[in-house]
Amino acid sequence: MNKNLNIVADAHIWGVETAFSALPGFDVNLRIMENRDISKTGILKDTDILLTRSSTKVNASLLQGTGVRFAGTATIGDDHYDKAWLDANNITWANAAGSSTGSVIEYMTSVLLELHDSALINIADTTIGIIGVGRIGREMTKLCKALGMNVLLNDPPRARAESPDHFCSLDQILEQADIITLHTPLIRESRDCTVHLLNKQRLQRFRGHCIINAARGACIDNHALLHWLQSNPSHSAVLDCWENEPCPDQELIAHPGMAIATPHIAGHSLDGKAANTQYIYQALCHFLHIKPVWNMHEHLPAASMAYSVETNSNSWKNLHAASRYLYPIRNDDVVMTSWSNLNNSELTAAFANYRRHYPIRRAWKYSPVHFSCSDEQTLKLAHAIGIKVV
Ligand SMILES: NC(=O)c1ccc[n+]([C@@H]2O[C@H](COP(=O)([O-])OP(=O)(O)OC[C@H]3O[C@@H](n4cnc5c(N)ncnc54)[C@H](O)[C@@H]3O)[C@@H](O)[C@H]2O)c1
Ligand SMILES: O=C(O)[C@H](O)[C@H](O)COP(=O)(O)O
Repeated sequence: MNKNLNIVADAHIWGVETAFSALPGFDVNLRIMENRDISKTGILKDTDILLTRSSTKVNASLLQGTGVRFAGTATIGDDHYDKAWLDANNITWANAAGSSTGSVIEYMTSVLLELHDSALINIADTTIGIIGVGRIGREMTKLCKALGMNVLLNDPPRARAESPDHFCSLDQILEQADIITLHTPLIRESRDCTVHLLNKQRLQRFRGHCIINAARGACIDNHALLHWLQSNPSHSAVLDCWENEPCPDQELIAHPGMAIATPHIAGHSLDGKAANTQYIYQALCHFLHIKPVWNMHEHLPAASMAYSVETNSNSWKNLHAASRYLYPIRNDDVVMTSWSNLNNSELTAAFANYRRHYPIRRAWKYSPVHFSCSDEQTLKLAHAIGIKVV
């Protein structure tokens, strides 16, 4: 006989209904809700399973006195989960670590090619400091090396657990890197705290000229970042993650040094969001001791026809043209920059709304590219950075 299972799930989990409405061996009562409603008093009283994205803070005040036995977030970052409290209260929790790494790397590839095209960096002459060398940071390292960049790595937890030989101190990065990119989790306490990892003092010591943050907004003191941009016209920043999302500092959005501004969508390729769901689905099946049957690939569109790039003798221009087709990052930047005159409530709504109705962006492996001439350097680099060349 089937057991009853009450699930509450955030409406913005991709494919939520197809994934969670039927689970072998259970009579599922799936309630799909806006995240603001999940936090209302009494909603989770008889709930067994809670599935969220990042907007729901999962902690004692949400779960105390409820029946929730499993809480899962269909996101990589899990700083909105009070994991110590969940562990202490025997509530199993899961995140979707690793699911949208590819989407973030495609975002970062577009960023680098866009910065190069606007002459803000010269990729092959650039030293990049990667702070946080986990799943995403490792893939970033491969990408940057493939592009011919000089790479410096900073990851104190890894340096302690492995060997310090492959890692630099944060001070070395501040002194030696031209650009810095952050890929750490948001850690609020412990010696590895990343809240305001880049603060006023560290920004003042940074000798390079560009800072990228697609990790979590609060890893950089955004007020100090604005001052840093104001202090020198050659300083620039690329932000996907902002302090006080979904209502970031308008002056920061509008500052001319803001080279690319996007509303926390680095992980939001269609395939990234589908993989978020797949990972959390697998974790739930593991918790329930059932065999997974839902497969995201049965619900994703087919790969597109090949896109033709008219090539010339400049490999970087060719790659940039391909990346602009694969992910036109400037579209996101133009939209976000247009919000700089909105009042706070309009900005909050615009930020949330754009993410909810984000245009479809496929993983690059499903969007083949044909280059009109067979320039060896273009093809070699294209392969190396994950473009599916046909
Ligand atoms: N913008 C987006 O859409 C998006 C999408 C996915 C993930 N993210 C963010 O990216 C973060 C990283 O993801 P991941 O999968 O690579 O995580 P991960 O856990 O695999 O890697 C994080 C790395 O950071 C290191 N680290 C911890 N504290 C540090 C410190 N103080 N200084 C330097 N390094 C430190 C860890 O040792 C680890 O190697 C996530 O936690 C999430 O917040 C953002
Ligand atoms: O950590 C992640 O997976 C991403 O930052 C993710 O995009 C955040 O989740 P969301 O705000 O889309 O729910």
